[in-house]
Amino acid sequence: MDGLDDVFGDLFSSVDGVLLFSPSGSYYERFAAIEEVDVIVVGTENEVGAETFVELPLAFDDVADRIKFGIEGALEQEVIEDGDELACATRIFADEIDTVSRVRASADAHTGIYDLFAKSRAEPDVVKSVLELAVELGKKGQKGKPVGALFIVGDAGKVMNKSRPLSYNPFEKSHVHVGDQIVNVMLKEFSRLDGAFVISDAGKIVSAYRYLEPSAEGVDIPKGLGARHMAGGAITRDTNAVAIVLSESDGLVRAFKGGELILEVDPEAY
Ligand SMILES: Nc1ncnc2c1ncn2[C@@H]1O[C@H](COP(=O)(O)OP(=O)(O)OP(=O)(O)O)[C@@H](O)[C@H]1O
Ligand SMILES: [Mn+2]
Repeated sequence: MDGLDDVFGDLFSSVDGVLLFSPSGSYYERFAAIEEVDVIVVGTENEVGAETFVELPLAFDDVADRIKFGIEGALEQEVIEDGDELACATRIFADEIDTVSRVRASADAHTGIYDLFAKSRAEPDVVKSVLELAVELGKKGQKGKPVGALFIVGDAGKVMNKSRPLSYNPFEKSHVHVGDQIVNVMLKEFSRLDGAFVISDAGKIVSAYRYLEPSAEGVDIPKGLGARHMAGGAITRDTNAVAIVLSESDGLVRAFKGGELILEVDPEAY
């Protein structure tokens, strides 16, 4: 008859690697000393200074999402391979890792979230800042009311050529960047207004109030989404920009690249 060690031990026996999600320093040290297995640290920051680290763009409260995106990042960085059996250790209830999940890495499960950050024209930090801003805006709304917003990030020259102003551009002569505290306040204030924000590769706010006029041909946007999402999605096919869209009607934040929806997150989950 099996004991508990045997049954639970199956979770990590003969795995190809261990993914530690945001471990404490002492927890990581214990793993670093084990020779027979590859240890990969996954998190929003490499707090333990791990040799092999995969950065998560967001903290992902949902554990399944956290593991899925961690594995996708690890595949992307080629620190694991398609088909690898992995022990994924993460926190759910406690301040320390309390859960192990055995997962087989599958390249087919690719969502594109790492392309969004790592393979965009815009700098990864800029995409990350805008995504965080959209999530925050979705969580809080504007004075308690849900708001929608559309951010077009990267390849700004081309985006400007495929759009027109709806009103005067409050960012015309300014040199402000996403991530600046003051800008976040300004953007939230302006998000009540129509049109899109255009942001450069380096994060400069080029314009607000842009009406996008991309060709929507060949764009595959899920049914039920309206003009804001269609315009945002379509411009990413016509240009090398990514679009980050906060929906006023369902409250979700979506990201588009290459004319396709590649990420959908619920701000309430962060
Ligand atoms: N081509 C466009 N370029 C820029 N902004 C647009 C464009 N089309 C629509 N919008 C903006 O999106 C807002 C909402 O439009 P609409 O309801 O059709 O979009 P939606 O995709 O359903 O978004 P939501 O889920 O937020 O309602 C408009 O008021 C306008 O500010
Ligand atoms: Mn709508």
